[in-house]
Amino acid sequence: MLSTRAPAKINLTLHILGRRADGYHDLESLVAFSGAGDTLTLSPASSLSLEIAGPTGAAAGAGDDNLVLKAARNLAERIKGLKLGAFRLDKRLPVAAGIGGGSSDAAAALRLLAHANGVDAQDPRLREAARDTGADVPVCLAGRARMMRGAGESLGPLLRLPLLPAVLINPGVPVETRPVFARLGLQPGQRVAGAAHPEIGSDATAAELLALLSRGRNDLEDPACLQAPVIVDVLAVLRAARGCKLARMSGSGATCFAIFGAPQAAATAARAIRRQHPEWWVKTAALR
Ligand SMILES: C[C@](O)(CO)[C@H](O)COP(=O)(O)OP(=O)(O)OC[C@H]1O[C@@H](n2ccc(N)nc2=O)[C@H](O)[C@@H]1O
Ligand SMILES: Nc1ncnc2c1ncn2[C@@H]1O[C@H](COP(=O)(O)OP(=O)(O)OP(=O)(O)O)[C@@H](O)[C@H]1O
Repeated sequence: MLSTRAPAKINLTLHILGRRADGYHDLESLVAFSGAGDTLTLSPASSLSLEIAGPTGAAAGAGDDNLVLKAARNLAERIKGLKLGAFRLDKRLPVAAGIGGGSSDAAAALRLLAHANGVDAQDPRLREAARDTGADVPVCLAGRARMMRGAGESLGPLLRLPLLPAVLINPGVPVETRPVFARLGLQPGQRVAGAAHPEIGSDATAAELLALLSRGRNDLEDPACLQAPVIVDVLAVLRAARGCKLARMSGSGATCFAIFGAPQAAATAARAIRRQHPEWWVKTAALR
């Protein structure tokens, strides 16, 4: 049996540059990952199957449209004779939450299938299967911090970021991605005027990275807040937390993150927020 983690994806920034002729949005995003996530295993079996367990398993569903199965089918279409198998997903991340849970599961499935079949991690067919599974799947394949551009298919070099102590909050309201993009109201071919994304290097200290991040933004925050107004409350609670240096929404929401100066400050804030909002999913995380 092979096993891998499917970590949460956090968009530290997300700038929308315009809308492409194919309807997808052209974006620029600094993506990082958290230690916490789902776990996916693959056991040898004659056919493809998926069993789901874990606290958010029911919300994800083990049907044919689960991204684990979609990714496996997309790779099998490209690699003749690919040995498939029985997947088991321990689902812990909130679903439809802006932290790429399904995308990270799909990328994990591709990694496991590649490993089981002796396919090189750099094989372009892996990247193509990832791209066809979803916009966030390519960046989740390596699961390491980097810039993501285009509709998600164009990836910058891996970045060595300083560890960012953080608190993640999801208020339990699923937010579908497509209508959040649609609320931007951009027509195919339309470009957006705006400040360029700040340049991110590998050698930044945490303070330098924070300064860069504070010059960035998430352009999906406003449309997501219109779709799920509780996001406004989540951001206010994070910004009011003692020691919070920066709070922002990830992806298309509703999960928001706050960055703190030290893990202890993040843990203290998380405890206080849990007391105040026991109904929210509140996690400490180390982003990198
Ligand atoms: C918001 C992000 O999570 C940021 O990382 C991603 O851009 C979205 O990634 P994702 O959920 O994997 O997206 P997909 O499942 O491929 O697309 C869902 C829907 O989002 C919209 N979409 C997605 C990505 C993109 N660059 N432009 C878009 O307009 C499209 O309407 C698409 O039908
Ligand atoms: N393995 C999976 N885990 C979670 N959701 C899945 C999975 N497979 C399919 N889905 C479906 O995918 C949709 C998006 O779920 P996901 O949790 O990936 O959203 P997200 O965190 O907003 O993603 P992103 O940040 O990439 O936009 C949901 O409607 C869900 O039902």
